Amino acid sequence: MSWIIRNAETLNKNGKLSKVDIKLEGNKITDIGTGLKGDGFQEFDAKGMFVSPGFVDLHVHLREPGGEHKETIDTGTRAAAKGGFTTIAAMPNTRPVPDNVENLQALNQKIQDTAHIRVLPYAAITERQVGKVLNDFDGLKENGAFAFTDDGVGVQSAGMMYEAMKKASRIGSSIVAHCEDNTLIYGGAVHDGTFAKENNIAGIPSICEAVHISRDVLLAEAAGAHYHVCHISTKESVRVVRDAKKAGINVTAEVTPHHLLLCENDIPGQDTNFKMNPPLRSKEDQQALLEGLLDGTIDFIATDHAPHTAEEKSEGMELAPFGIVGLETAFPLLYTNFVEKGVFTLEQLVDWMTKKPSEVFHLPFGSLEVGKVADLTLIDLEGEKAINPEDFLSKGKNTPFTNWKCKGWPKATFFEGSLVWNEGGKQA
Ligand SMILES: NC(=O)N[C@@H](CC(=O)O)C(=O)O
Ligand SMILES: [Zn+2]
Ligand SMILES: [Zn+2]
Repeated sequence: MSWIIRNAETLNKNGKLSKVDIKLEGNKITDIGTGLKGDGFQEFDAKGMFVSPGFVDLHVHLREPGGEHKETIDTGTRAAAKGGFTTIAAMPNTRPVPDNVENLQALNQKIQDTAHIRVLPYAAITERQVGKVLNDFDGLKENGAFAFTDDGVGVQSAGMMYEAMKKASRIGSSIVAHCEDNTLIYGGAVHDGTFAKENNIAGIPSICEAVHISRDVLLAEAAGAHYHVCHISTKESVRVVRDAKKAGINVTAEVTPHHLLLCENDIPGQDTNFKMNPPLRSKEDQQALLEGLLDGTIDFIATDHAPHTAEEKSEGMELAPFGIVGLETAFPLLYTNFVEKGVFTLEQLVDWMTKKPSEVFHLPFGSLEVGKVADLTLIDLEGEKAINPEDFLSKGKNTPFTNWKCKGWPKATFFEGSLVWNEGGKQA
């Protein structure tokens, strides 16, 4: 079906909003302008809605195969579309792990059959993600592996990481790293700081992450590889990435909305919806992450959407699994708490959720231009609504942001020219 989207508000070159019509034909944007003729087109009235390129989230746990009680490709991509996302990259800590061609092909088939938006599958770096045997990067890349990561766990051996980086570099792929040295976790469930002390819970120190990143930027330099840091969380990590970039090393980093919005002081008690890996760190760390994002040390935002069931999350702070959901709240939270307060601009936020991740991974998405794929999201920047996990399409209701009042709710999402999410949008 061909669409004409009428009177959407778009960001123009000087960062101001102005009205445009956008034509979508097949899977492409074919015209952008004012007063476009739309004979034979289905009309979508976007009056009062801001139009953004479809959001890109390169860190999502869809749980399928093996964790379908937490999320499926179907439910996770519906949640993503509702959150305004049109491209997501799926983490490989599933059962089985996409660590060989057969498993990856099976995953590709599931994605093709059940996903509502674009899903780029990560392949694992090592067999079963246990860090012992390097996977067949060539075969996996040929079968569509987006990049390589053992997310969920750090690659413990420097030698293994070096081999992985050399291999990735040779085939023009990237290493995406969960940075955690297992000898520095100390059985921690939260950050090794004031909350841990006050509640007598074992803490994960900041060095656990920063040590791994320090090691890896040197390995990346030696291997000539592109190395990307997942969910950066400490001020030391930001410093290491900043220095590595200055030294010309090909390192990039992502930060999550929750690490930008929360710190250990915000944990209201034994609420496991505030338990994630890496943990909410100190106020200083939170500030350093924002500074790192603003000065370009941190390249983009990713949610680390990590659904778990209420039952799993009810096991108490020490035993409950790490992780919180993020797809359906990322934009409204960041818009309301940073853009509306003047900390950064709408343009910056949109770039960190569209253009920047696309650029880092050479993806042809994340911009609204004639000839590009018609991935876009229409957002109500005015209407205010409180976050209610019961509204989520994700199976995971594990959010620390319940009852937070937000503006900036995505109302409709077009993926490859098709309307994949529409909340009361007016279709004339
Ligand atoms: N972030 C989390 O707290 N949990 C993730 C794993 C991960 O991202 O490391 C998960 O798979 O649940
Ligand atoms: Zn991780
Ligand atoms: Zn993750």
